[in-house]
Order: sequence, then C-alpha cells, then structure tokens
Amino acid sequence: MQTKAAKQALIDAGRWVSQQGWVPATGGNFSIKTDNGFVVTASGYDKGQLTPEQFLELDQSGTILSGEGKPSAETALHLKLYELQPSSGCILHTHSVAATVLSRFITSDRFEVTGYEMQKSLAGIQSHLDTLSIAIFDNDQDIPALAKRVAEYHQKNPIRHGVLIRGHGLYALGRSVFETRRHIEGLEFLFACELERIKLEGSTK
Ligand SMILES: CSC[C@@H](O)[C@@H](O)C(=O)COP(=O)(O)O
Ligand SMILES: [Zn+2]
Repeated sequence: MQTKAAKQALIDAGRWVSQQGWVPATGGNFSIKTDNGFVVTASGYDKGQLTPEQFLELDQSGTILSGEGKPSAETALHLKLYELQPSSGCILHTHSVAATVLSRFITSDRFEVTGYEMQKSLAGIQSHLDTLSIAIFDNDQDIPALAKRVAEYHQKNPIRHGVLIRGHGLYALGRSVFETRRHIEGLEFLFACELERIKLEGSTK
C-alpha cells in the first residue's frame, strides 16, 4: 500500500473508533504496512482527528524513514506483533471501557468465550461452538518488556486476532484495515455481552 493511502485508511479508522468512544483522551495508536515498511501514529494526538502530518513512516526494523514528532510510545509492541504474525497488515490499539474493565475482572491469562454467533466475525472461526481465546497481559510502562512477554506466550499459544492489556485496552490484528476494524467491532460486541452476563449473574447471587 502507498504511504498516502495508508495514512488515509488510518485517519478513517481513527474517526470511526473515536465515534464509538474507544479512543478517549488521545488513547490508542494505529499502524498499517506500506511499500516501505509501515506508518504509525505520532505520539500524543487525538486519534479521532488525525491529519496526514500526525504519522511517521518506519522500516521493518523500526528505523524512522520520514515524519515529524515521536512515533507512538507503543511502537515496539506493533513491531513485535507484526514479527509474530507476519500476515497482519494493520494493527489498531483501542482503549474501550469494556476492554479495560473486563481485562481487570478476568484474573486468568485469557479471555475465552464459546456459544456466541458473533465469534464468527473473527477470521478462521467457523462456528459458535468454537472457542475464541484472546490472551491478557499485565500492563507495563516498559513496552519492550511487555512485547517480550507477548512473544513468549505466542510460542505456546499463537496470537491470532489480538491481545488484551490488563486495565489498558485491546490490540487488534488483521490482514487489512478492514479486517482489523471488523475484529475490533466483533470483539467489542463480545466484551459487552460478557460484561452484561457477569452483571446479570452477579445480581442473582
Ligand atoms: C492517554 S494515555 C494512553 C497512552 O499512555 C497509551 O497507552 C496510548 O495508547 C497512546 O499513546 P501514544 O504515544 O499517543 O501512541
Ligand atoms: Zn494504549
């Protein structure tokens, strides 16, 4: 994908996730592969109102090729996820209330669901009877250390659709920006369902 089109795809994705309320207060960051490497959002901007100047282009090793400002503080995690899942073409990181709360409520190392038709919005899931599993990692301000834990987990349990960072948010992967957007929308639907279920079960105890 050419750089200009890549930036526009992320500007459009940012406007959409912001409208959903999933990137408040400059939270979130986005990247997409290009002919030269990938473009990533610059750090600290409102992700719902991005402009073409608020991106940097990096090569596959993370060296800055062009752009102003600092690349996202979480760029090392984008790099690691592309390395682990080479078929990924776009990564969108969001900070929804549901992803933040559910990842704190669940104390195990994964969000697992079965029985929901909407699981089929995730690539490769054929049936509501399949189990969808999204790994959860404790948050860390040391992003390279967090990326290392993600890589270690991936050796035993390959990461497919994304990861949750506890009390922080979701990193969604997809082969294209459209697939990553669909994965976010599907996962957010499932997070909301699970939160409702937990609340209902709690109210009957
Ligand atoms: C608003 S605090 C959120 C940040 O600490 C971070 O988690 C985030 O998602 C955005 O960081 P950024 O450096 O703008 O890409
Ligand atoms: Zn974040």
